[in-house]
This record gives sequence, C-alpha cells and structure tokens, in this order.
Amino acid sequence: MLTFDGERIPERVVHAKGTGAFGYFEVTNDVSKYTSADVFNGIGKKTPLVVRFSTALQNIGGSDLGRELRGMSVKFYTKEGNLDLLCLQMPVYLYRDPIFFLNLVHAFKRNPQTHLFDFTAQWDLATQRPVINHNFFWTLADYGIPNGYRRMDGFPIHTYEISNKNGERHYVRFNFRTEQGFSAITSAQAAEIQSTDPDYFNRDLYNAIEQGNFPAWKLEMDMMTPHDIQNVDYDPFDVTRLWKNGTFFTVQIGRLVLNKNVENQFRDIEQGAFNPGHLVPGIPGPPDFLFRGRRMFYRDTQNYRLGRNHNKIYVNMPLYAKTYVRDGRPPTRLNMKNAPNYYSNSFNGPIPYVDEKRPREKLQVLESNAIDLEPLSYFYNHILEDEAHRQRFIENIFMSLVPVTPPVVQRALKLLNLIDRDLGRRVRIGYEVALAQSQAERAAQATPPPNLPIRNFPTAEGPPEHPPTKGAHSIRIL
Ligand code: HEM
Repeated sequence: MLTFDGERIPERVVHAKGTGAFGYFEVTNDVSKYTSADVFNGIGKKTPLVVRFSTALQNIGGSDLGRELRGMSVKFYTKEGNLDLLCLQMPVYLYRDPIFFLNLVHAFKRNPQTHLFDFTAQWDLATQRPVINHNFFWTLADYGIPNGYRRMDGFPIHTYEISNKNGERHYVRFNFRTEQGFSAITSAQAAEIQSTDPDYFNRDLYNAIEQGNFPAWKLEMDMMTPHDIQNVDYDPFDVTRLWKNGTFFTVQIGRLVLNKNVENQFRDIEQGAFNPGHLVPGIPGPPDFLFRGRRMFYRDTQNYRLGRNHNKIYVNMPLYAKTYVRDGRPPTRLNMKNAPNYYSNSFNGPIPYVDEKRPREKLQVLESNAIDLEPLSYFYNHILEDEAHRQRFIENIFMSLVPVTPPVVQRALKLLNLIDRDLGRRVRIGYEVALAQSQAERAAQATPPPNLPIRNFPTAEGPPEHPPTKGAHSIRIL
C-alpha cells in the first residue's frame, strides 16, 4: 500500500496526455551528399525508434478531441546516439522568443480560478501578441482536430543545419507526411465522439497496430543551400512563418513505420524523455534563438519530472551509453561498474565523441520583432483551399469568441480586419448571431456556466502592498 501511495509522478507541464508505439525508420533515398548522419545513410538501413503522440493542453485523463496542438515525438536509437525530433501537426510555431512560452501556456491552459479553458485569456494574449495568430489560425482551421494521430503530419518546424562528411552545410525543414492521408473532423463531429469516447485518438492508434495495420509516415526535407538562405526576401529561420514556394527544393529520406504497441504505458511512454537537443553528427541542429532555449528547457523539466538520471530509464537509453557520468538518484543501472570515472585515462575508458567534420563556421541569426500579418493573410486566402474550409475556419473563430469579454472581442475583430477585410467582416457577422443565440440559451438554463472573471493583480487577499519606493517616481529612462 505504501508503494501504491506514491504511484503518481508529476505529469508533463505540457503535452501531458498521450500514447505511443515502437517501430523503425527505413532509408529509401541516398541523402549522403547532404548529411553524414548514420541514421539517414544507406538505402534499406533500418533504425529502431519510439514515437509518443500527445495533445498539448490536456492534462492526463483529458479529452483527445479538443481543438489544439498535437505532438509527435520521435526518438531514433541511432548508432551515433539518440536523435529526437519533436513535431507538431502544424508547420509553424507561435513565437520566436523562448521566454514567452510560460505566458502562452498559462493563457491557453486552465484558468487558475475556475479551472476551465479560458477563451478570454487566449484571445487577450493572441491580440496583444499578434505573432501567435499564424499558428492559432492553423488550429482554428481543419488542422486543429485531425481524425486521429495516424492521419496527421508532423513538423519539427525549426530550420535545421545539416552537414555532409566534408562539412558542407545545408538548411532544412523536416516533414513527416502521413501515408494514411491527412484527414480532419469538424468541431461538431469531435463533440459527438467525445461524448462516448474521449480516448478516441489513443484507441485508434492502438487498434490499428494491434490489427497489423501499421501506420507509416514519409520523411522528407525541404532544403536550401547557404547561398539560398542569404538571398531570400524573408527570414528562413523564423518558426512563425512558412518557407515561400519557389525558394526551396524537397528531398525524400525514408519511411517511419509503427509496428509494435507498448506493453506498459508507464514504463515506455510516461517515462519517455524527448529532448530536441538530442542531435547526432551530421545534424548540428537549428541555429535560431528559440531552439537555444529549448536545448535547456527539456533537460530541466525532465530532471524535475523523472530525475537527473532520466536518460538511464530503458526507453531513453541510447544504444551506446558509455559515459563518465556517475551516481545520482536511481536509476543508475550498472553505473559503469569499475570502468574509469575520469578522462583521459590509461585504462581503456570510453573516448568522448568529437565530430571532426562539424562545420567550423557558426551562423548568427539576427531576428526581427516586427509584426508581419502577411503570413496570416496568405493562410486565409491561399492555404485554406476552398470556401467550405474557409467557412469552417470562420465558424471556429466566432464560436471561440462568444465567451470572450467584449473589449477583447473588439480587439480581436480589429486585428482580423487588419489581416483581411473579408475575414474581419464575416467573423463579426457570425459572432453577433452566435452571441445572441448563446445569450438566449443561457437565459433558459437553470445553472448557466460561470462568467469568467477578468483577473486583476494583485488580488485583495494577495501579499500586502509595498509602500512606493522612495524617490522611484523621479527615475526616468531616457
Ligand atoms: C520555447 C519554446 C518551447 C518550450 C519552452 C517547450 C517546452 C516543453 C516542455 C517543458 C515540454 C514537456 C517535456 C517533458 O516533460 O518531457 C514539452 C513537450 C513537447 N514539446 Fe515543447 N516547448 C517549446 C517549443 C516547442 C516546439 C517549437 C515544438 C515543436 C516543433 C515543441 C514540441 C513539443 C512536443 C511534441 C512535446 C511532447 C514531448 C513528449 O511527447 O514527451 N515544443 N515542451
């Protein structure tokens, strides 16, 4: 019983609800002139891997059917160490500044008072930081609820530097393209499924693999040369925008196949520690500022969630795991037994790997904070392929605005109007009708849902107010 008392560990701070499976990656094309990474070289070579799928905002036990980001994390157990590619089902991210993550997650997860998802907070942030709307638009369109994990694509989004055996570089965006064909479900269909099967995504994946209907994804990369990246008229490292058509070429690498369900979710999935900083020779990784933050954050959060030795948990262990790292909280496995615990040594200890061919020149990416609404207008007019999809997108926007506090709605309508006048007009009309309907329905309800309060800081019960610092008013920043 005392062991049972401690069965729970902290859930992931984001992407808490998920599932996963084992499989392999098979190289189908020769990409040796672009990258020396062993995992992507040698047609026919198979590398074992584990994939974890997730919903970004749900807590463990939440619903699979929310309109939100979904994760597809791939850990390749390569001969040169683990390569982790953490993907979303959208090809663009929300912002470029790593420190902004906290605000985003707080606004998009549950309200600290009501513990409800809070559309006022979401739209408040989305209108104060317009950059996040590009990704938000993808979520509000069909891509926001794919018809199960098997039928969505996966994008690591960042522009990765890769290099070949001569140290020559290219810049790539990887794409996992589902072989099942992308398909989505509408908000109404999702609500219906949710009422009977909130674990729809987990069940769909498990059953498919159990029935031998193994899901697969093609891995390809969109590529630019070092010359290309300096000569395009946009920032190709900007994770909030797509690469423009005609500025890159695409190369196939291989296939990812999932052919084995896990036997124990806690052991193989809950304890999984995917870290985008796990890279291999031939893939030095993305040079942008957001990625620099991510190289630290994942290890930190996993130290908290799983302990410092999380890479000694079986599912996280690389194939080659000989190190000078010792001790710490369990698991320590064999702790490298009596092998020397310092380097260099005369007793055949492991030799630290140095990638001699890694490009010597570093790229410095200078980022801009300018607000650019062009990608959003492009999304509305060109990515949404037809009028029916545009209409579903508009409905999802105005329905999400109905519970939002009026000043924030006005700001949202203004922003949508700036992006595209047709979009702004249609959302405004839809919103007014939906609001009137919702007010009539609320009036008829015995116990209407709570009005979400506008939060103020500090609260009445908060810490005592500090007296103003003497002389502070005279400080001027010039
Ligand atoms: C500054 C930006 C970001 C921060 C601070 C951040 C932070 C986190 C954290 C703390 C976790 C939980 C990890 C764990 O407990 O194991 C997580 C999970 C995840 N993140 Fe991020 N993230 C960021 C950006 C991104 C981006 C750009 C992507 C995709 C392109 C992404 C994809 C994922 C995925 C797929 C997971 C789930 C991992 C799993 O399955 O265990 N994140 N992120």
